[in-house]
Amino acid sequence: MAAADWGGKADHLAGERATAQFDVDGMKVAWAGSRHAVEVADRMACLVASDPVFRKDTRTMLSRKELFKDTLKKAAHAWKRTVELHLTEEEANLLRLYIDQPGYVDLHWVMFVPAIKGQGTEEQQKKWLTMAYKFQIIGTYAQTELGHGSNVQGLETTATFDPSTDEFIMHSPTLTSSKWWPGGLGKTSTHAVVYARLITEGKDYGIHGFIMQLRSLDDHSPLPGITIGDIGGKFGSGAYNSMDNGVMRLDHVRIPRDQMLMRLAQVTREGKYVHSDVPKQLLYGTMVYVRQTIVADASRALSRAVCIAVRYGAIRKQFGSKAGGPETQVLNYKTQQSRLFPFLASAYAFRFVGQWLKWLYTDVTQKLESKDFSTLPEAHACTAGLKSVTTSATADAIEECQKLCGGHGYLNSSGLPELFAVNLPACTYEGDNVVLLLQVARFLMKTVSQVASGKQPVGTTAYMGNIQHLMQCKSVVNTVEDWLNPAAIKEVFEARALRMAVNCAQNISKAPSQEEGFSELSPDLVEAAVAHVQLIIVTKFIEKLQEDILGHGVKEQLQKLCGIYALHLIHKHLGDFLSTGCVTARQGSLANERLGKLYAQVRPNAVALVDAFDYTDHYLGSALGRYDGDVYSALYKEAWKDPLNETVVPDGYQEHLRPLLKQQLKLSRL
Ligand SMILES: CCCCCCCCCCCCCCCCCCC/C=C/C(=O)SCCNC(=O)CCNC(=O)[C@H](O)C(C)(C)COP(=O)(O)OP(=O)(O)OC[C@H]1O[C@@H](n2cnc3c(N)ncnc32)[C@H](O)[C@@H]1OP(=O)(O)O
Ligand SMILES: Cc1cc2nc3c(=O)[nH]c(=O)nc-3n(C[C@H](O)[C@H](O)[C@H](O)COP(=O)(O)OP(=O)(O)OC[C@H]3O[C@@H](n4cnc5c(N)ncnc54)[C@H](O)[C@@H]3O)c2cc1C
Repeated sequence: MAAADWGGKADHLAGERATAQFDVDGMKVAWAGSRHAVEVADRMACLVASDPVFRKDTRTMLSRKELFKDTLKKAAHAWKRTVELHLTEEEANLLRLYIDQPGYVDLHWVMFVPAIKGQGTEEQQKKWLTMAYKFQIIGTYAQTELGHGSNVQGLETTATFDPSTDEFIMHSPTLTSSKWWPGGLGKTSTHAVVYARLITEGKDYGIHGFIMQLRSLDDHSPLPGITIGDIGGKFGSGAYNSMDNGVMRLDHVRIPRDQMLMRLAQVTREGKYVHSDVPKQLLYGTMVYVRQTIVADASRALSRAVCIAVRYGAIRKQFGSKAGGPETQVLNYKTQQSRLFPFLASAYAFRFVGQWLKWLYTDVTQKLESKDFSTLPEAHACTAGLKSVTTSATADAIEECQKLCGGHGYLNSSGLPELFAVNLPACTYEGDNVVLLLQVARFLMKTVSQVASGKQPVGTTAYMGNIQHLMQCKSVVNTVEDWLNPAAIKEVFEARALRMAVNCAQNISKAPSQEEGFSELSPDLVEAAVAHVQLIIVTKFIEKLQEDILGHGVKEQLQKLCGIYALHLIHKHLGDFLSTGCVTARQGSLANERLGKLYAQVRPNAVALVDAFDYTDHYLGSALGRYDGDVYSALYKEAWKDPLNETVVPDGYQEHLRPLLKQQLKLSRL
């Protein structure tokens, strides 16, 4: 794919590609999940790259208004192409991904539609989804308010049932109850699933979802009683500013009773509140779904940053050998490798755990349909934990990739500033990462207490059942090579995670109350949750390697990357491993030695390993990450696109610069 995009020009990275010790096409299949996935992704990426409407090279230079209009244009054109080409859902999804511009369609497809699917009755789904699927209405997910985001139970918007008219009265009683943040709400959405406190017969039944029409389908003006607008500019140029995150206040707006999403609970014609036999946590089901998709987004964002930094690192040269030999490619510096290759390994690790999480989510959904709710807590813990760990690591890594690219990484034309700005909020939206890790910790504390009372844990906590061994085992690693053994790696990660969780549980039990103990121990609980989530990622990577992986040398490269992922975590969190007694200081330094050897083995494959992500130059959007490595010409060309370069003498010269210079000249002559 990328080779086609490159169009036969000189390949400055050809030497790098020639040193690869594996079949890049085979790796593309391992990355994408199947040959079919590679083929569909290629087709959609080409479709986007070859369509002038989807150009994005001057996006960071547009004003907010221009950017927003450009987003509307792209979204409408994407829909037109979707219909004209009869794209499948899989193809349409990829089309949106490669367009690579946040917009209202994200909320419509990823939150509005799933919220109705998950919380609406069959009748409601039939009515609303029929319109949503045809884009006759545009929806968003209006949960967060000015005063509350993390604490969903603290939302203040009210939905009071009026039996005299069979309607709900939707109202924002305070300034802090204004809806604040929903994407697409500001200027685009015609409808929303609005979360509000349900009040009937004088009683507050807590948060429920309601479908509301917000704007006229004739002229797009807000309906009576609704004040609505955009919340203002956000971090970075271009980036998330293409999205109209909105504010909304409701002044006693009436909606029919049947617009309450009634799968989980109903209000009868008389105003009686009736709860279904499904757990009330299903109200949070849309968030579980989206958190799962965000893990895949994180691996994609991280792999883009790594692709840019690796290719550029192979082109960029600084300093020569003392003997006056050729200058060194910065990628050959060991410090560069030890900073960058863990990100390369993490990109693959997150990709594979994301594929597994998608499977887990599908499995849980099927169980829910047959009224088996037993796996819901684990699904919540896994999606919350993996969303948190992968997005935090990704945001940090993109920032570091900017530094790895030196000064040029700081230019918009490197693609990194926008990538960072678009992915940074993933640490906050769909649940602040710390808040979510505390949810994981809560699940772990419950599991520890169940294990203590003799219950055998299952799924991702099954290892906790091996408590006798894991609480006292010592790693058998004795040589650098021993760290190549997946069983030895898994054992220390399991022991670390379990011991950290058990320590927390023991310390909580010493507190006056469970609640006080949990609050006091929360920093430790967050670390225990991270240890558990990292164990899941390492385990899923190891399990991936047990699958049939085709292609010359592909499995061997993945084994090295898996080793790097696990060992860099041991190096980074050595304090945890030492303090819980899982490894000794000597074993820690053997792990680091092994890591250095793995970096050296990956080095000749680095460019091919990022080629396997199969990104077009259009999608990558980076002068530094171009497939052909022609970095300097690209940087030079990009600079001239800047509006400042439209004139040789800048605007403002006559008013501000000329008088200043003249004045100073006059003074100096006095
Ligand atoms: C054909 C055409 C196709 C076209 C295709 C186009 C495709 C377009 C592609 C787009 C790609 C782009 C994708 C990017 C999209 C990203 C957009 C993001 C926009 C952002 C949206 C948002 O941010 S929405 C708002 C999100 N808000 C939050 O996440 C809030 C976080 N807070 C909470 O979740 C909760 O309040 C809480 C969990 C922190 C606490 O809740 P609460 O106080 O009620 O709970 P407790 O702690 O007391 O727990 C009670 C009990 O419930 C359990 N629990 C909690 N949450 C869940 C859950 N989610 N699921 C299951 N169980 C849960 C908890 O563990 C407790 O259990 P116990 O057993 O009692 O312990
Ligand atoms: C780009 C973007 C898009 C968004 N899109 C939408 C959308 O479409 N629809 C929607 O409804 N919402 C949306 N949101 C809102 C988002 O879901 C919330 O911002 C998010 O859930 C975090 O909540 P908060 O802002 O209230 O943070 P807060 O909870 O106020 O967090 C502030 C700080 O307090 C800490 N904190 C909070 N609670 C605890 C605790 N219990 N223990 C320890 N520390 C705690 C946090 O870690 C954080 O450091 C969006 C947000 C962003 C940034």
